[in-house]
Amino acid sequence: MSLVAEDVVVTYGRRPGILSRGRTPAAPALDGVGLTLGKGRIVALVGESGSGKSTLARCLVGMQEPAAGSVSVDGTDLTTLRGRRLKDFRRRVQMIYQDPYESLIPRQRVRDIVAEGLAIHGVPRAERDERVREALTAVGLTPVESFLDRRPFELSGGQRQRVAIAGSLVLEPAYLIADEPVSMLDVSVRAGVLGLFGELRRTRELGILLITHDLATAVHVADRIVVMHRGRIVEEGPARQVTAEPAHDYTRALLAATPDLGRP
Ligand SMILES: Nc1ncnc2c1ncn2[C@@H]1O[C@H](COP(=O)(O)OP(=O)(O)OP(=O)(O)O)[C@@H](O)[C@H]1O
Repeated sequence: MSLVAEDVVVTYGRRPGILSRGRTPAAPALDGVGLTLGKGRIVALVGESGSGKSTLARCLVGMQEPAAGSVSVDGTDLTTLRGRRLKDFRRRVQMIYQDPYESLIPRQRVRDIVAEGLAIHGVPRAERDERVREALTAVGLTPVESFLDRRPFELSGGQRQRVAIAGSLVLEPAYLIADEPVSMLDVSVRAGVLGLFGELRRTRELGILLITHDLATAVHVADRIVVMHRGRIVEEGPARQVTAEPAHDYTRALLAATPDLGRP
């Protein structure tokens, strides 16, 4: 079971038309990027703002079609998925966003937020409550009773992100694509949410892509680190190796900018 991007190219603002005439084409946001996500593994995708991380995330969940290259799940190109198979792919590959406040509907109660995907995917009403409770337990929002009827504004940032994660988990995904999931959170709760990703990888064999601009976050939980710079992968390897013996200048610069890791 794997989710694989191969030689992916994405270029923005290059559509033919009056506006683009005579302009120098923009550099590709992704320029031949390959990445493999397997079961029970956490891959951290690291790079500065604008390096192409979110664009790759959108390609991996099928929200954006590459101009060249491919993304495939278990050997099947995403662009060929239709009907039930496409719906099943959407269930199996879930995206977690940076700002849990924005991704949650403010007036909804936690029980409805977490159950929403179940309704979309046709899970019978009678099963939903039990699955919501299981998911909330899995993300550590216990006792579940005390969270079910709260609304997002009645939760802390860390709790909101856990609710968003529960809303994905309830669908029993195989992969989570988490785009800067802790960067909006208080430093004091980041480790808890990262620890949750580690636990989900162990207990549910989830394959997780953890997108972050911060190497310290990456090394905390990732098995592998992939470093992106200007739309290309400049370095990748086991997390400890990349942080202990960085091979690329850009990785060294990132390390130097990470106080906890940058010391010789
Ligand atoms: N919808 C869009 N239209 C035009 N250009 C875009 C669009 N989305 C991204 N870009 C450009 O593509 C490049 C890669 O952006 P992307 O958001 O993927 O990087 P990122 O590493 O995720 O950055 P950040 O951490 O700031 O989100 C940047 O140069 C960005 O300006």
